[in-house]
Amino acid sequence: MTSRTRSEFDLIGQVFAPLAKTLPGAFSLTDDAAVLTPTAGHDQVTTLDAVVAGIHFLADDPPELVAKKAVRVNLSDLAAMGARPRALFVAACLNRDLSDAWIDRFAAGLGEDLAAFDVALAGGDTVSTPGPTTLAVTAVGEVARGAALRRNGALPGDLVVVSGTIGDGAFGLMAARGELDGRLEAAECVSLAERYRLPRPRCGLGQQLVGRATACIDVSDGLLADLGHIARASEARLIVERSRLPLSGPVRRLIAAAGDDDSAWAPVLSGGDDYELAFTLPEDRLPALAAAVQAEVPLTVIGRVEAAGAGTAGRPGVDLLDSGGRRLAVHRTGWLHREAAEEGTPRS
Ligand SMILES: Nc1ncnc2c1ncn2[C@@H]1O[C@H](COP(=O)(O)OP(=O)(O)O)[C@@H](O)[C@H]1O
Ligand SMILES: Cc1ncc(C[n+]2csc(CCOP(=O)(O)OP(=O)(O)O)c2C)c(N)n1
Ligand SMILES: [Mg+2]
Ligand SMILES: [Mg+2]
Ligand SMILES: [Mg+2]
Repeated sequence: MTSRTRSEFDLIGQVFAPLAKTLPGAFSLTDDAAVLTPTAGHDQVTTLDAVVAGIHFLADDPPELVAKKAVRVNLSDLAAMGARPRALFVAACLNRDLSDAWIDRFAAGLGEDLAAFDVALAGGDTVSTPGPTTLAVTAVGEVARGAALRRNGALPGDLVVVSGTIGDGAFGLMAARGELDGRLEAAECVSLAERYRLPRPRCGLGQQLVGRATACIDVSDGLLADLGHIARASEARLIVERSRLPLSGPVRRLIAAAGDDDSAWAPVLSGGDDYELAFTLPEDRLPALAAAVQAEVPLTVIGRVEAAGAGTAGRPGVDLLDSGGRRLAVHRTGWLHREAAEEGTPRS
């Protein structure tokens, strides 16, 4: 039974319109659409990702963090293209049983991230649904004309680099579900769960990669799946050493405690929810890049690009090597949305 007192138009006028005041072209959400004026000499970069309760976030996650996750997964895609975020459109498909308080907290979280990332709410849609709450966010950014990062430019000899640490998101989901209780200190469970609930899009890094990276992607589905997208788009092989992957302390300990075997590594390699950037670039460009972003995020070289014909399999893809240089079998590369009964099953 619904505990909601406000209509669609109450929500737009009272809850969302105050968040749109920084953008004159949003017309305080009183018109049919927003008018955006691109900066001269720039291309507009536009992306859309939806997050769904039970699929991308937990239904009882704090509403402030649900809003921030919906925003941040999209800012992560802008970062992967090298774009500076400018405006967001938010389609809020709210389960009809959500309370007024839930929506107020959602809007508060949205407002905090609009300010934190200096981005304007430009418009959206508000609907009520009997289904799971779904937030579909369109993010608009811009990049110098012709300079957007792509997935398709990796060249033999380039380094393969990732930002931050990998695996905290997937282990963080387990922590959020209470599955790591007893395997880690309580405080570590809390901090990993926060990594799952609150991605840190690498906006500054993405912009610093413009003119430097030859290919870039954000790691949402799983490291191996997303590197595979670069490999196929670039028609190259990416040779990645598992021992070089940057891990947080808790993740390192969890893997060691689980026997350091293939199944222990699976959340790092294919778990997803990392929202770090993975990119390729010529080696001589790395020092200046690392210096430019050192205050924001560490960078780790995890491998090298080879010509597609040169790898073991002789076609575009990713080779994962152990510390002895042997090729590891890969059973799963990342998340795959599927039809009905299989929906949300991990890719195998
Ligand atoms: N239903 C759709 N209609 C049109 N384009 C889509 C649709 N779904 C995905 N895309 C596009 O396909 C590309 C890959 O999508 P996706 O794998 O979801 O990217 P990402 O992981 O970066 O969010 C993106 O350019 C996205 O805009
Ligand atoms: C409750 C819950 N279960 C499972 C996951 C794992 N998961 C769901 S979708 C997904 C991949 C990322 O989502 P997707 O819609 O594919 O985003 P995109 O790659 O388009 O950015 C992952 C790792 C999760 N984040 N939350
Ligand atoms: Mg997507
Ligand atoms: Mg995405
Ligand atoms: Mg992406």
